[in-house]
Amino acid sequence: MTDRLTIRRPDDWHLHLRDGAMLDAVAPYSARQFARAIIMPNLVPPVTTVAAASGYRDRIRAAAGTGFEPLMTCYLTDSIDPDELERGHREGVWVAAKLYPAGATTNSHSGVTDVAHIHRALERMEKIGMVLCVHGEVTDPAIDIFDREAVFLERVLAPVLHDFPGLRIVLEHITTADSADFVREAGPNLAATITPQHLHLNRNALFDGGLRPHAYCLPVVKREKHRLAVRAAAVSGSPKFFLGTDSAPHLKEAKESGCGCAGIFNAPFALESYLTVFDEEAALDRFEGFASEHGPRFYGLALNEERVTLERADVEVPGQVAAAGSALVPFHAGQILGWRLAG
Ligand SMILES: NC(=O)N[C@@H](CC(=O)O)C(=O)O
Ligand SMILES: [Zn+2]
Ligand SMILES: [Zn+2]
Repeated sequence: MTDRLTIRRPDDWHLHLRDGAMLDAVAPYSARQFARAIIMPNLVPPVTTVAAASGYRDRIRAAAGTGFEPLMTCYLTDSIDPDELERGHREGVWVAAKLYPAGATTNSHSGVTDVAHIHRALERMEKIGMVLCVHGEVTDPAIDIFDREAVFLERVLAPVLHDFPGLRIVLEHITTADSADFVREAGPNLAATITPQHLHLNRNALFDGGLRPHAYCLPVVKREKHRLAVRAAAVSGSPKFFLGTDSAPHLKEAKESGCGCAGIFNAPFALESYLTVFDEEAALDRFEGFASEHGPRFYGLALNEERVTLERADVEVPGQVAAAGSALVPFHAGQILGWRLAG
């Protein structure tokens, strides 16, 4: 039995850090584990200009300390200016741009109402080699919430792949067998990130003895067969699948509410959580690829040279942690995980 694993320091290819006091509270958790992270731009107001992204990057660097590099993204809107996108990319501020279908998730009301509105932006991104990150759910209220990701593949993603064959796209936080298959069968310019919660939870977790707001995120967790398919993709060794926590902090009172916010705060023990899954799947030898190699290769960035060691040990996840004058409930609160990041 392997009890220690030393790998290149991982990166998080999908992370929400928020701003202000929340940023100060949560950034150190990610910096403890990851060298870099793709920072989601769904602030209020969203990060749509180079100036806003550059200022936000400074605040993240201050909150996270040295040794952590935030990789910024532009929030795409119907009126996004392709020249602004290109300038931010050329100046090294933006690594990618993020497509939120308007109304699909937290702070997505300024998102894209129809992909036709951003065709010029996508054309430019394809030309300059800027990655497109996608929240892959349709917003059509006639579509059942559990089907919104699968319908997005056919209605939106397939046409975008067809129209922009050179555009590199990351389908974020995949939750279904449909997405795992779609990504696997597409060309090398399509990849996907996978969160810890979609590896651990199926939709029963939402109703386990009562309504469970801390298991609620978007895309919502799915049936067991989908969880198993997403797990298989994660541990498959395919370079198309990589780590993206989607850690999305919302204060305890905003989660435990009559209309609870979508998002799971998994940053404190993300690596330990993922590694538990790879261990259960007898795929410890595939962990480094998923956590530290596939992401940078897809984005065209250097691999991290620093190493971290994880060791088999019981780690108790606290019921909550202090943040921004209140508290956050971490993923796995109150549970014991079998791995620890030793340093
Ligand atoms: N995943 C979530 O449930 N929430 C994210 C937004 C997102 O990634 O869709 C958030 O910003 O809170
Ligand atoms: Zn999302
Ligand atoms: Zn997210």
